[in-house]
Amino acid sequence: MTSATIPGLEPGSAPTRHQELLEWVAEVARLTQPDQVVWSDGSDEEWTRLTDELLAAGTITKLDEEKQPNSFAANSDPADVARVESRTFICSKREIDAGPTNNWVDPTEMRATMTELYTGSMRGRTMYVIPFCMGPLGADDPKLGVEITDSAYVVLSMRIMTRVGPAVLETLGTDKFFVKALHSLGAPLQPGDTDVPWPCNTEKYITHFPEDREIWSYGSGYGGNALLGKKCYSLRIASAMAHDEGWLAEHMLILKLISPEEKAYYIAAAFPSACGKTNLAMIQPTIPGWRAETLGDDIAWMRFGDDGRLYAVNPEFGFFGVAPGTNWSSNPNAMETLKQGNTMYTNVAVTDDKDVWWEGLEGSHDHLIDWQGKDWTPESDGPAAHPNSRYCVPMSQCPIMAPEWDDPQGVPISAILFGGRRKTTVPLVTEARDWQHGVFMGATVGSEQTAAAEGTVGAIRRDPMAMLPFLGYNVGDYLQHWIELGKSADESKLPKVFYVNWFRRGADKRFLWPGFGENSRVLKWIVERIEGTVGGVETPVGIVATPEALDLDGLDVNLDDVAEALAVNVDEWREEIPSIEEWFSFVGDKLPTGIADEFEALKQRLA
Ligand SMILES: Nc1nc2c(ncn2[C@@H]2O[C@H](COP(=O)(O)OP(=O)(O)OP(=O)(O)O)[C@@H](O)[C@H]2O)c(=O)[nH]1
Ligand SMILES: O=C([O-])CC(=O)C(=O)O
Ligand SMILES: [Mn+2]
Repeated sequence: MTSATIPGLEPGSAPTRHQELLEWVAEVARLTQPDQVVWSDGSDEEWTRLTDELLAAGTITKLDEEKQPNSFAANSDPADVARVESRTFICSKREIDAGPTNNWVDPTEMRATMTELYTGSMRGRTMYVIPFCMGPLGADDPKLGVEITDSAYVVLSMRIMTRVGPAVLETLGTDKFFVKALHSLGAPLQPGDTDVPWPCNTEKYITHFPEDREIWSYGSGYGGNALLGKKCYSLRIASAMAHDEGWLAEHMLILKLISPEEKAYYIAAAFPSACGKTNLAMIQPTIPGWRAETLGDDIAWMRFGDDGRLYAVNPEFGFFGVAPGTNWSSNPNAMETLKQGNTMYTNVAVTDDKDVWWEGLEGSHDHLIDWQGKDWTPESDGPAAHPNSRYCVPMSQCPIMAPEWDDPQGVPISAILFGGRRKTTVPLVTEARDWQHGVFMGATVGSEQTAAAEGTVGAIRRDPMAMLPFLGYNVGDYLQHWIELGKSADESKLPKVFYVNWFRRGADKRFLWPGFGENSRVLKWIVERIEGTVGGVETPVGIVATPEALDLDGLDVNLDDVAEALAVNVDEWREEIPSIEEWFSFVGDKLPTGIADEFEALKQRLA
């Protein structure tokens, strides 16, 4: 088929006159050779058409209309269940600009390799063109993108996760800049082939060209690998933009905490994947009089406002949340959000009456269809839902969205939290002495690996600012960028920085801190530190809360456990030193001197 004969490519048939966009679409169609080109408009008609197609293909199951209105459950290929960090590349022109934490291939070489893979890769399929915007369309400088994909599941998910529809094309006009985001499942169909429910390729590439602000993804249909507005654009490409332009693109939730005096505090928090951002973003405080609202659960873009304060915007439009562990007691607001429907679940279990279930959800079932489409009973080996099973749901359905969540101005951040999953060593909450010390804390976050990416679950790795898998450039330059932003700011207006750990365990392996809604007690201490109304104890690692300073009223917990959760054990911290040393030598020459100074000071305090 020549490009002239690909339906949807006829001159004048596209809904835009943006020349560069039209040329790129034609070029990709010539390369990938789809059966047709379809421009996505994000309409309800499109949703129905594509969900009907995926139902017929066996990719998704329609859930019960009463229990899960307008909602579907997809099962992925068993080998396409998470982000693939080993197949993720930052193809900057110079290797040094990708840095030691990223896979790098020369961009010319990578383009050649992938061009070959893309040749004919959409045969037998429809090529969809999805114009989208990260963050409010009404922003001064709206962050536009266009994803080309041969996956209908991606089209449906992008409609939930990003702002799509005719207004995006209108904003693009005839010549506005946009990020080119190309995605192919890498599963062409020859005439007569029967399709599989979840097409993908065993060979995968999640590639970024930061200087060109371009994304090329191949071989995976899953989440962060395929919904290119999310990690690829809003973190990897945006972090490179932010470095050049003086702002921050971070793996952070945005939370609004309201005190009994009706004073609002905006808090941003960075935890690695599957370490509690969504849960904290939707927290239901357990302390009387305190309320929380949410603005985002995964990504924050932050820049200084005219008043010198740091303002955060959430670029996303939906939640792509971890299902296991989500339930009416751990996260009632997520459950309420899902109850409204319009949800695409992936790799959860389905009940006989077409409801969803996952490990940790209320209720038990004698029989389920598991995440691989197989019969499951409580006697079966393995979980019914994949540990990284997810729900994809519109943010607007969350009952506690802050009214200002869609405001292009963003919200002024009072505190930044860093955290990870640590069984030992790291106290429940520690305040940094100042910005640079806070950057040091962020730079040394360690966390046990989770199921959100391939690798050994449980192994501790350093994950600076929870951005290890999401940096679009050299980690040393990134840390320097954090230091410099602090230096350029009025210190009194900078957010205070805290290091939290909800995951510390006792000798008997039990969590020492109840977590979830009870984390509001920690947030209260943080707010009181901001106001200067509560004490803390100076330790070698920072200012740590004491059991007396935490509001533990009405909390049914053993005080010894709380003390243990807050303890700074100097021996444990001394054991951290070689591991931080190793991490910093891995970061290499670009490690900022400010960070090295903080490390020296810590070692002396521990000596
Ligand atoms: N023990 C304990 N577990 C928690 C807490 N908060 C969250 N979790 C668990 O951590 C897991 C992941 O939490 P999420 O909030 O979905 O993680 P996330 O950081 O949003 O993850 P990504 O979407 O992958 O970026 C779930 O299984 C939760 O039940 C807590 O305070 N204590
Ligand atoms: O990107 C994904 O697939 C999900 C996510 O939020 C993460 O892994 O941090
Ligand atoms: Mn995430």
